[in-house]
Amino acid sequence: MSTPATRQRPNILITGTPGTGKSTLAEQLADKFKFDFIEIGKIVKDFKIYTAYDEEYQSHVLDEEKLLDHIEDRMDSDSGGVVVDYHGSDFFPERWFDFVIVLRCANAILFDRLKARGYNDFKVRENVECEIFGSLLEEARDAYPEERIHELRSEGPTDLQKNIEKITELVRSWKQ
Ligand SMILES: Nc1ncnc2c1ncn2[C@@H]1O[C@H](COP(=O)(O)OP(=O)(O)O)[C@@H](O)[C@H]1O
Repeated sequence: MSTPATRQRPNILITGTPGTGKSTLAEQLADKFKFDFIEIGKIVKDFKIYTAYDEEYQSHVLDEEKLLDHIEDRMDSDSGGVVVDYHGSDFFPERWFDFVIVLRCANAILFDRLKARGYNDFKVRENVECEIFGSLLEEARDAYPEERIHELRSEGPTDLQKNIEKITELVRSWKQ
């Protein structure tokens, strides 16, 4: 079983409302640090790790237990060095993550990104409301110690660069 005390490299969770830029950031971080990138949404689809399809949300309902079983060996490895991207955080074991990055985005920008993705009106509204209420930040705060959580703005290219720099600094100074 791996914990922050036993890990050789940090594990990073990138969370936030769909459309805030998680996979964009996670992919670049994994590339820069030569970490493994675990894109939960893709794994769920590729390995059919869901219980049903929700017509209204136009998305699959995640089978959380099955997903945890699927990634457990990698996440519990003391080599660490994993970037995980998911719009949820509280069902993962707390010990798995050294940094929990919560991306935030202005409503109008998020609205445009989700529309461009072809989401229906219901799904756009649900997600924009989720962002307005700060639901993913609250979820992270309920599940992880405050010092592991970093709330970062993700609205434009400058933010992306700043966020990469900020996380690079966190990774560099980890355990020092
Ligand atoms: N910092 C950013 N500045 C501008 N556009 C961004 C930024 N981050 C993400 N995007 C764009 O927003 C959209 C959603 O990003 P994505 O990474 O797929 O979000 P998520 O993984 O959170 O659903 C994509 O079109 C992406 O190119």
